[in-house]
Parts: sequence; structure tokens; C-alpha cells
Amino acid sequence: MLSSSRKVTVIGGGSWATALVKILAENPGTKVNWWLRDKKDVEHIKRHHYNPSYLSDVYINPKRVTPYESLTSALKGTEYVVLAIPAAFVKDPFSGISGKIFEKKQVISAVKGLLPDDHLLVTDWLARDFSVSKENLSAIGGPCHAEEVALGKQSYLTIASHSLESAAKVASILTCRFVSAGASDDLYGVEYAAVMKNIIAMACGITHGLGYGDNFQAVLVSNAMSEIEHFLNAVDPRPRQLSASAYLGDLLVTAYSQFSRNRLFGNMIGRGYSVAAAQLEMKMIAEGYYAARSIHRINLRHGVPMPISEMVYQVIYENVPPATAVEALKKALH
Ligand SMILES: NC(=O)C1=CN([C@@H]2O[C@H](COP(=O)(O)OP(=O)(O)OC[C@H]3O[C@@H](n4cnc5c(N)ncnc54)[C@H](OP(=O)(O)O)[C@@H]3O)[C@@H](O)[C@H]2O)C=CC1
Ligand SMILES: O=C(CO)COP(=O)(O)O
Repeated sequence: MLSSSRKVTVIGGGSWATALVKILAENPGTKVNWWLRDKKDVEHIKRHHYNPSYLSDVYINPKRVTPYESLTSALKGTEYVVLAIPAAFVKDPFSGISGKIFEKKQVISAVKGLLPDDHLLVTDWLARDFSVSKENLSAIGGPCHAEEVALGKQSYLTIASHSLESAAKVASILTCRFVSAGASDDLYGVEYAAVMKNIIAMACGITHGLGYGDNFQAVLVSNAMSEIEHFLNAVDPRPRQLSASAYLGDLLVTAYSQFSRNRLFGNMIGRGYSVAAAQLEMKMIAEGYYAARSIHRINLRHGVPMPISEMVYQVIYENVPPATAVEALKKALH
């Protein structure tokens, strides 16, 4: 834990943003400016000290956390900025805002998705559109559901950056009594693995919804690990230990947890919901829905055999019936 003081801006009002605000505010030296897009939520948090829309059991300490509806005010004077909005919407709050908005700040992506129009990692977008330097960019990875953070359950995060020093600095502000955050210099590996495990969790949901059991899912997840490995080696070859929790751990928690939105989304598809009906039913965002298309597009350049991700792509975007797509996938598993 840190002892000196620091200021952090969290951008986003969903479950992960709320959980990160809780983690950050655990440290007495941290002041959090919290931007939410909905003015009513801002007023509610100021008055009642909880987010009415997500994780409403989490107490928001007014001595450490100030909610804002103005993004420029929320960013004033802070050293760290955490982006916690689903990738499909992460650009929205910044439309019409100057490219210098992140100057001299450490910018941290908590997003586990790709920008769906550009098929870009969030840190690549930040570097491209806001000229954030490599040393000032990092991403939060690791197996961690917001719902368990809300309950104060012991969790582990991995902060990845091209600069190990920056990753360690960010890890120190995210370490608290129930979260242990470590540092990694594998920014692309950690970000892409976090994106891909969402697609795999959808595959687990689809097969479970179709009636496949734990035996099948164990084979699916084992095969998925080598699918992720081959993809990472194609997009960013370097030595990495995939048994580390930022890779395997995040895959496991998302594939198996009752809290996983991606698994739930896939499960509805497997049980016969249309994609549109599953989206309507879900109150939160399943990043794997967008990621399946972006990873498919990126892989057109690399040609990595990815039968599980392709199965999800075919079901979601090519209207292949789930049972037919999984029947074909079975031949590729071992
Ligand atoms: N939840 C978790 O356990 C974890 C999530 N993540 C990642 O964190 C990211 C955020 O997800 P999460 O918080 O869970 O998502 P949620 O589904 O819980 O919340 C979505 C948030 O996005 C907001 N939003 C929707 N559209 C826009 C928009 N156009 N402009 C600004 N904000 C918008 C919603 O606002 P409103 O409520 O006003 O509609 C809401 O605050 C994702 O990439 C996810 O993969 C990573 C680790 C754990
Ligand atoms: O990334 C997560 C856990 O580490 C959250 O996964 P879901 O979005 O599927 O809930």
C-alpha cells in the first residue's frame, strides 16, 4: 500500500468502474475523481454515497471520491486516468475534446475489448489519437470480477505496460487490503489475452446452453489456451508464461464464473435466444460479442487456426445454428 497522496480520475459508470473506485479509495492517500455520463447518477452518488445503477452495495466514501458530470473538471490536476467503459463506447466521452487531454498523465485502460470500428487495442488508440507515450500507457488485466471486488474478496490484478517501471507504479495504486496487483511488461499479450478469453467464455456458454457438460468444457478451455497462444505469437511474438493469472487465470474465471457476462450471453444463444434477444436480456455489456468480429478481421492477416473463436464468429455474425457450428468444432478439438 502507498502512503503519499495521489489523484486518480476514473472514467465510466458501470460495474468495473464502480469496483475500481472502491479499490482505489481503499488507500487513504488516494483522491478519486469519478466521471459518469449520467447526471442523475452523479447527483445520486453525491447524496446517497452509492451507485444506483451498478454494484449498489458498494459504499462510496465522499471524503475520498468526488463524482463529476464534466469530463474536463474530472481530469483537472490528476496524475492517473483509468478508462473503464466498454470498448464499443470508449470513444464517446472524448468526441470534440482536445488531443492534449491526457498530457503528462498515466493513462490506464481497464477495458477488455477492441474498438469495434478500428479493430484496435485501447492503448493503441490512446497512442494514435492522443499521443500518449509508451511510458504513460498501461492496461489492467487479471481474473477479477467486479461483483467479488464489491464483496471485498481477495483478488489479483496484473498491470501491463511497455515500461515495467510504469506498470509497477500503477500496480501500487491498485493494491489494497484485498487486491494484490503485480506488474508485467507484456502490454499487448495481456490486452489481447483479455479480449480473447471473452470470446472463449462465449463459446463455453454456447456449448453449456446446448447441453454439453464439464468434460467437454475442460477440453474446450484446454484447446482455447493453445488458440490464444498461437494468436499472441502471431500478433506479438515474445516469450511469455501463459500459465500466469493474467492469461490462464482470466480465461478460467470468465469461462467458469457465475458472474461472467460473456458466458451468460453465450449460454442464452446456446439455449436458443437470437443474438438480438440475448442483447436485450443482458443488462451489461459482453465484450466478446464485438471482439469475435474484430479478432476474426485481425486474423485474416495472420491466418492462425482458431476454430473456437471462428465457431463463435459464425454463430454470432453468420447465422450458423449453434448446434451445427459446435458439431463442426468437435472435429477440431483434441
Ligand atoms: N465487470 C467486470 O467484472 C469487469 C469488466 N472489465 C471490463 O471493463 C469494461 C467496462 O465494463 P463494465 O463496467 O463491466 O460494463 P457494464 O456493462 O457494467 O457498464 C457499462 C458502462 O458503460 C456505460 N456506457 C454505455 N454506453 C456509453 C457511452 N456511449 N458513453 C459512455 N458510457 C457508456 C454505461 O453507462 P450507463 O449505465 O449510463 O448506460 C455503463 O456505465 C469492459 O471492457 C469490461 O470487459 C474488466 C474486468 C472486470
Ligand atoms: O474480465 C472479467 C473477469 O476478469 C469479466 O468478464 P465478463 O465481462 O465476462 O463478466
